Amino acid sequence: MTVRGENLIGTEARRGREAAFRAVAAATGEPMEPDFPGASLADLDRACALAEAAFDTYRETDPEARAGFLEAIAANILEIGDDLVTRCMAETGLPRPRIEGERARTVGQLRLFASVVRDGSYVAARIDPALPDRKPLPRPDLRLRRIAVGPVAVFGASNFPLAFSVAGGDTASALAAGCPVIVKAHPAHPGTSELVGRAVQKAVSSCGLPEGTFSLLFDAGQSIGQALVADPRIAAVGFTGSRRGGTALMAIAAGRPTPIPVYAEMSSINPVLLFPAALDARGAAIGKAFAASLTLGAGQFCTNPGLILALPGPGLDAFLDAAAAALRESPAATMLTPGIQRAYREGVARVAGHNAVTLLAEGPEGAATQGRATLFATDSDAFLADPALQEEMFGASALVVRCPDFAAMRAVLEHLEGQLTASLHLAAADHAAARDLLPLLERRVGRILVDGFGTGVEVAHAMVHGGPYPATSDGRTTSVGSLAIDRFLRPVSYQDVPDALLPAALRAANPLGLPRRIDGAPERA
Ligand SMILES: NC(=O)C1=CN([C@@H]2O[C@H](COP(=O)(O)OP(=O)(O)OC[C@H]3O[C@@H](n4cnc5c(N)ncnc54)[C@H](O)[C@@H]3O)[C@@H](O)[C@H]2O)C=CC1
Ligand SMILES: O=C(O)CCC(=O)C(=O)O
Repeated sequence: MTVRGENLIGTEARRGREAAFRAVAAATGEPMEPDFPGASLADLDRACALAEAAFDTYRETDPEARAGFLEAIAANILEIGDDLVTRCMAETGLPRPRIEGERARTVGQLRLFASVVRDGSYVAARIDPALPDRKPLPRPDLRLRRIAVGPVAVFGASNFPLAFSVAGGDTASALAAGCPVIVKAHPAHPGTSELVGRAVQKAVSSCGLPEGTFSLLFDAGQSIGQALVADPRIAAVGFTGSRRGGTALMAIAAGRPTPIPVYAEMSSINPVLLFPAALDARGAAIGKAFAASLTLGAGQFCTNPGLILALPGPGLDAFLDAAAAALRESPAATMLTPGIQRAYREGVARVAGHNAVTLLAEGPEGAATQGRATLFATDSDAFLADPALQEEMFGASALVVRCPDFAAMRAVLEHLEGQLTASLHLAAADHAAARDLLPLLERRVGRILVDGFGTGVEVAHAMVHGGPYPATSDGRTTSVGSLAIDRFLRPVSYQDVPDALLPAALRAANPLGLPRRIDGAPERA
């Protein structure tokens, strides 16, 4: 399938008229064909008008039609075949197995949301029948369902060009909820974005859905993204990227005459707590596993283990020796964009120049487009004294903080900003110390995991890929897993509305066969 450099607006594919940009081949830094002229404000207006026009029809599609649409997108993505994989590899520098795995995750995610739509629990239909004889006052008939919030703007991530991009988790969950989606393509992988966008556009047509169900816009700068968030027809925003980008969009959304929610997943350093008995039993093995997680995808994961907390001792020494040895042999890896490579290099230089930080290990020097692994160490007093030491270094770099005792480890955790994950490495003798820290960890992070690392998020019903600010803009939700649909729904209650006027979800005969609660208890079939 050919990449043409076209915006996809409803059923149309047309080249923009604003400043053009090109993808940059991650490995060589060379510009790639074709150019992508940016969308104009008129293009944006058209996409928003179509989305608004599609909304009422699309949100009332029956569950089977909407689930079939999500499955059609998945099938169309697979049908692109190797053209998608090779374009994506060239644009991102990520290796084939990673891209193929991510494609499988993307397709799996779309199918998961198809099953969520078919299941219908997400509608949260509940009925409290009228009690006309209740004393002293009768109770009205009350029925509740959740409806889609409206057209959603999605900003895909540079580091997950498929699973967190055009047809990634934000898009899949918004479409599943019944929201039309307008994607502002990430400029780091425009060709990948266009190919996947065409797969969605084709599914919209083949499923007979309103054309405004999906649009995809390109922009060389930031004005289209900003205008999209400001547009009164947009009801919510999904974003994965930098803290600066996410907070800029939050400010626009909050400053609108009608503010809207922004679900932004931003920065996280993902503390890893190494407990003494676990270190004594298997310090070297944990060190090796840590190095593998740190260097995955050139360290360009928001779940990357960037902060290690441990008490000094022979177990920690064994961990550090094994981690340092593995990192010294870990080849430098191509980073996603020249900007991300530069930011990583600068972040590493900043930490390396800190007078309370020592360099424990670094990987071999690489090419100008690559990042090398680094491991630094400091102590808890120095970490607590300088908030800059908890800034995300987006790449394969981590900081070990030596804590003299558990009180110091607690102080470091109390000082931390919100995080996506915390990992605990434990043996049975560590359980008491871990139990003491769990309530604090629950307040700081979205996911607590034991004897593992946070990279490689499972797409599942019980997954939380979220966390308190600045890990995300709203710690009440997740951007991965079936619960992600909640971000794009809101409840509406119907009081004494005649059956003939009720939405199908709430009619007496339950024509959609939805799971419902009657007076708080599950409805009997
Ligand atoms: N924690 C995480 O999940 C991730 C963090 N990052 C961090 O972000 C840095 C840059 O990476 P990018 O992926 O390019 O993230 P970014 O935040 O710069 O860009 C993400 C998307 O938002 C748009 N955008 C950014 N700022 C904007 C603004 N002020 N107004 C309108 N639109 C705006 C961009 O055009 C792009 O489409 C990395 O070096 C890394 O530090 C990047 C990816 C994931
Ligand atoms: O670790 C993963 O699988 C997902 C990571 C992620 O969400 C991100 O890096 O943006």
